[in-house]
Amino acid sequence: MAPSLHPLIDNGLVKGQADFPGGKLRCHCSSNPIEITLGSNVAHNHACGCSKCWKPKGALFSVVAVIPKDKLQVTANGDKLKIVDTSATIQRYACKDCGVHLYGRIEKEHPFKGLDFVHVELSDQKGWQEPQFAAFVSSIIEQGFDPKGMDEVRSKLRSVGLETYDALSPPLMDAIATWTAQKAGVLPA
Ligand SMILES: N[C@@H](CCC(=O)N[C@@H](CSCO)C(=O)NCC(=O)O)C(=O)O
Ligand SMILES: [Zn+2]
Ligand SMILES: [Zn+2]
Repeated sequence: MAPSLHPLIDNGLVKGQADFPGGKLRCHCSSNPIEITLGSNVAHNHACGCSKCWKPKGALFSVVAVIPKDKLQVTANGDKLKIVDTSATIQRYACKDCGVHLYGRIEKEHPFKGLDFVHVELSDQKGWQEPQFAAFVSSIIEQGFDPKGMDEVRSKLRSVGLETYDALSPPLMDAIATWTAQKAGVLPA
């Protein structure tokens, strides 16, 4: 049986609504779940194969998107949040009881500072932007996936309409490179 890429991908993508106003995300705790309220839809939603993004049990990929940090509020049980790895660029806040990551925030100087990283599958509402591409696909090998299975994984991703990359998508990589060039003074700010 083919491995599960992610529950939001395995059976084809469900398109989101352009005018979706946002909603609530909750961790997996059956009592006192942490609740996050998002004040808009998300952007740049993508499958991510990296080792740091939270994945549901049995999935090879995470599905992770961004939202401006001023659109995100912790609205219940925030005392259960703890930072997974304080040395990472993205400070991922996880539930210390169930392990789910509620949001990731960048505090250091970075082109994506001001954007928070979130997982829309933690919401029971429909209409969130669907995944747009697959990032860090080769990184699943670093977590023990057999490299011989990569053609099948990339074919499956493409069959549901997700282009596959081994970094972020070209527009996001271009945005990072532009920021870096401006910092270095080799492009006008
Ligand atoms: N091969 C590494 C890649 C990790 C990585 O660079 N991940 C990206 C994408 S996360 C969401 O798109 C990243 O920006 N990481 C910064 C951070 O995680 O703090 C691996 O698999 O670990
Ligand atoms: Zn929890
Ligand atoms: Zn990732």
